[in-house]
Amino acid sequence: MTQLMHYEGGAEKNKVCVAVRFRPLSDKERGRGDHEVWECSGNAVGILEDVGMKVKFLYDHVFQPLTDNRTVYKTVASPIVRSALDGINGTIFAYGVTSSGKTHTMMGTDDSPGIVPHAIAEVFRTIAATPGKEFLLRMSMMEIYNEVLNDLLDPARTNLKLREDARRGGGIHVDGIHEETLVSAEHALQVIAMGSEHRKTSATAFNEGSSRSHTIIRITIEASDRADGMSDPNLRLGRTLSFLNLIDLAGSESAKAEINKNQRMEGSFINKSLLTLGTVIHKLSDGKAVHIPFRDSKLTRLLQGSLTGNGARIAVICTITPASTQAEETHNTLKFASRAKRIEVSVARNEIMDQSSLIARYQQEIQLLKGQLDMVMRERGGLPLHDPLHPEVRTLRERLEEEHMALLARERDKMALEERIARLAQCILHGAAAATQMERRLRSPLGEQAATTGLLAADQRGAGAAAEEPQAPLPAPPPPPLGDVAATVGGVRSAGAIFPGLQLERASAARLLSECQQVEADLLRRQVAVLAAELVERDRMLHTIHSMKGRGAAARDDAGGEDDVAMQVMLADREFMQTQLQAADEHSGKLALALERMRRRLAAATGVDPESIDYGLDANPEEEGEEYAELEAAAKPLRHGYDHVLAEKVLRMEEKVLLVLESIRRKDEQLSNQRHVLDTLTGLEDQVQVQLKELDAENKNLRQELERLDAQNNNLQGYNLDYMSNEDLGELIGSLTQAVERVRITVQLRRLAGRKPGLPTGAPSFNLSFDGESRSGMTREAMRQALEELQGNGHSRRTTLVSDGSSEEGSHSHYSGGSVA
Ligand SMILES: Nc1ncnc2c1ncn2[C@@H]1O[C@H](COP(=O)(O)OP(=O)(O)OP(=O)(O)O)[C@@H](O)[C@H]1O
Repeated sequence: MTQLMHYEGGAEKNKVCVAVRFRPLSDKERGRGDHEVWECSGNAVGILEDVGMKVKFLYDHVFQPLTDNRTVYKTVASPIVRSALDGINGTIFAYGVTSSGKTHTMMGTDDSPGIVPHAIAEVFRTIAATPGKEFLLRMSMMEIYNEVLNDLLDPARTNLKLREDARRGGGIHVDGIHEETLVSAEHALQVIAMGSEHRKTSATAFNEGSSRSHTIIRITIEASDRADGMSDPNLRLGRTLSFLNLIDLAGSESAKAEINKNQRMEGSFINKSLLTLGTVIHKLSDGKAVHIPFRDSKLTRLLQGSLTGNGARIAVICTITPASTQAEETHNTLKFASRAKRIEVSVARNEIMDQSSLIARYQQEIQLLKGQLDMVMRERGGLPLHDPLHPEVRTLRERLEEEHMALLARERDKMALEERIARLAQCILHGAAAATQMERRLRSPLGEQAATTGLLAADQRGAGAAAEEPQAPLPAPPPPPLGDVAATVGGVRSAGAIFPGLQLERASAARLLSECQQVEADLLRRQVAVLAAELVERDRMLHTIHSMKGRGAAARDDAGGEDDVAMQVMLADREFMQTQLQAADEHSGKLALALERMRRRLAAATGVDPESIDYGLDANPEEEGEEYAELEAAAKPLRHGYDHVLAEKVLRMEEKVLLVLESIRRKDEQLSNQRHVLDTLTGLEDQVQVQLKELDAENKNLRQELERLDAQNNNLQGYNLDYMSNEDLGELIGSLTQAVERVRITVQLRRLAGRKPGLPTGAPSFNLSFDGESRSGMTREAMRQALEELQGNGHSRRTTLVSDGSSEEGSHSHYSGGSVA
């Protein structure tokens, strides 16, 4: 086998560094009555008298229970880590019974990191502080459990074999183990945390989370002086390769302490490694042994390179519990530590003289690739690719520029197309918005007015035409102002001018114009349809108003309010329709312009005088007869058809507006008639009031007359008619008859006055005057009969006429006495 690697440097002998670390007595130990049996004094450890083992051990370092991990690292581990970075193999392991603090020492906690985290931090710190060197770090993590070696970074890799490899510094390497190339301290800690998850642990009699395996973290360090700017791969550089082994051993207690059979077996295997380690260390410490049984256990085999051969620096930290019950185990540990302390190992830098290191291989590969690259460049024109003068670069750059220009041109085309699409889309959206606004404009005023004036409600209440046409309540969105509608119409009108013909090809312009006009025509058709529907609606409303007018004077006031609203609606509609008409006029003008433009184009295309092209607009259908009908039929599908349709619709609208105005005028007339009747009635009422006043005055006179008559009646009391002369009697009867007649009239007038408000009520006054027979024109006999008649109704006193002056109608006169002779 060709020896590719050589080691140089002084092979100075160095003893194993042995430290003893006591941990504090745990609460559990105190609880079961344990007490401390060991005492420390400087670097010496002795047992207290009461246990009966008066021994004393001396070590390199003895750490008291309260010593922290950082101090332990600085004192014991740091020198070995620094040596490893300098190319000297290093091994640090913790040895001790279970629960004595091995894992605490090696790994530590978050608050108190152990040797492993401190070592990693120092490695990366040192690398950062050594700019003149290049480092390559790789890490592997394994466990030896029941004498089986498993990869902790890749649990699938189990029962790995150990092989001797002289090219490697330690000579022994684990076949097939995964090595993680480290890039940072954090990365290294993450890798360790991952590996720790795969460790074998189980409860022992002393420690619930006891490690049942030996855990080995191996960091392979390759270091090289920087080769920047150096092209000669054979130039000798300072290169080193070293291993740093950080080992957390399983508990070293004897098998009898195990809690079950399986664990006894475990213990025996674990102890096999430990026992072999003890034997190896014992033989090494002896210095005379010919055969060292490294091969007897996996652990010793793995550490063989570190313990012998080309040398290593070794530190053993023996962790110890001071508990009295563990005194025997502690004693064993201390004895082991003492033996280890006697071992001397050679210490040398593993300098690599050949190209076997990874760094060298990488550097060589880089140089090779650079050379290939340069060769390729030379073949292509002798200039390196990054040279701007390189012809290929120049050609490529020119092509790139050409493509860039083409791309820009395509971009411009694309933008033009997008603009065109956007305009079309705008046109369509604008049209849709216009249609929506129109519809809203036409719907909402009706709905709102109906809600405001109660017109719909009145229709539903009333009989007749309105009831025959039920009105569904319309949704009432806020009505847009008329200005909005006008703006919409304006927008629709301007849609025809959005494609200037100069910018586009003729054919394309004509097509676009046609598309645009088509869109515009559709919109106008929709508008016209909506307007027609609106007019129908207005008609129906007017009809409703008419029917309401006939409902009589009682509803006159309410109807007057509705009429006002309807009038306002109609005026607003008229204004709106006039706007529409104006818009249609403007559009007609635009169409005429378009027609003229077409005529000129046609003339230009056919080479004739434009004036000679006659559209026959003034043609008389009657004169042209069948030809006109044919032309009309042929032209119909060609034209968009919305202009004349619109004109017709507008004319019809105008007619309807006139009709509405006429109906308003008629309604005004009817209203003035009604006002005239009302005025007449008001005059009649005044006359009645005057008459009533007159009657009142007459009433007053009558009352006075009655009083006078009463007095006369009183005078007549006691008179004997038989002794009166005929002449006097006749005169008396005449007077009485006249008085009765007047009373009758008065009573009738009073009845009449009772029906008329404002007339005084109460007893009528009789104002009878006795004008005698000559005034009444009655004969004596007629007077007698009249008197008898008056004396009727059971009042039959003959000669004496008595009036009690009662105010009650019909009972104010009573006649007593004998009959009239
Ligand atoms: N120096 C110390 N200071 C404080 N606590 C310690 C110290 N050493 C160990 N301990 C505590 O003692 C307990 C056992 O320690 P640890 O697990 O490190 O023991 P071990 O030797 O690794 O045991 P095993 O080998 O069985 O896993 C832990 O709770 C640990 O925190």
